[in-house]
Amino acid sequence: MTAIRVDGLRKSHGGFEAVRGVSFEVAAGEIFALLGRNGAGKTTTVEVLAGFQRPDAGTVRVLGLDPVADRAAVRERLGVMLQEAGFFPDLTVAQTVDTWRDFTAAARPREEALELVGLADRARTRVRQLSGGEKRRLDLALALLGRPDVLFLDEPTAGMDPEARRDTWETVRGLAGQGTAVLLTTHYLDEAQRLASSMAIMDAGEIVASGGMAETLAASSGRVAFRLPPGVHPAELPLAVTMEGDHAVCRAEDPDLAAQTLLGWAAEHGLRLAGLEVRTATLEDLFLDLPRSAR
Ligand SMILES: Nc1ncnc2c1ncn2[C@@H]1O[C@H](COP(=O)(O)OP(=O)(O)OP(=O)(O)O)[C@@H](O)[C@H]1O
Repeated sequence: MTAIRVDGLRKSHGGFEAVRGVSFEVAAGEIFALLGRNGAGKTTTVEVLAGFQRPDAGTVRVLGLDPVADRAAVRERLGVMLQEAGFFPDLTVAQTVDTWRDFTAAARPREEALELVGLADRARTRVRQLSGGEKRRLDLALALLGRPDVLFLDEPTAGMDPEARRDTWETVRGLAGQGTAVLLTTHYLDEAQRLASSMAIMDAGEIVASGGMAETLAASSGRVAFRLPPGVHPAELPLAVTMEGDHAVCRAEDPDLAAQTLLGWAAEHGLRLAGLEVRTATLEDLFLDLPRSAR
């Protein structure tokens, strides 16, 4: 079932067109990463989907509904975690959740919501005393209160330590496993790669790459890196490389095969490829393969 559908979306701020004809779909239970450098138009897209802004052109549907015209119906089934949360600093964590519960239909119990984000032991702490990462977790707890069918997460793990990030990923995976459609924007490419099953990369308001995460990465060049043996010129190698410091880097669709070729050549010449690293493509490689303007 399609949970989110964006078709030819355009949105300007004043005279500036931030989103220029964007289309994508997210199915129920899918985690979809919307990626791109600062100012690419991700937040604008999410804000239109959340009904905060009206599209200038194109269609957006959340659970088959128009986020502006059917605002109340969409809101009941939507959880939103934006980049900046508007908390009251003097309320405790528990009071903050309780206040939101009052406005949320069929809200989760407070303990359950705090447990889900690992904040159960912070219930009596005042919001202003929370760390940046803990505030993000509180924000996630509020987004999850209404057991949403669709969840928008804008930079959900910004400021979190590695353990909190992993816990948050687990929480998000668990929700997707129960059928929640998740639209994630993040600058952490490792996060997108681990969490999302599909993605789109935006640049200057347009989608410049998109597809299933595994398929897209499998179709992208992997990488073989090693320290260039002393006295060897890169042009002597059997495959083209670029130099990154003292490391020669070879980009190849089949990095295992490239490594075999390079190792065979090294053996023939009685050389060792020190620090050899072979890996399939990561999202970061995919970004680096995009035109420089799109990074
Ligand atoms: N209310 C606004 N008024 C004017 N310009 C805006 C407004 N909101 C966003 N913009 C501009 O639109 C462009 C897209 O912004 P947007 O916040 O959607 O990008 P983003 O991809 O989410 O970036 P980031 O990764 O920094 O969050 C930017 O150039 C931004 O300056």
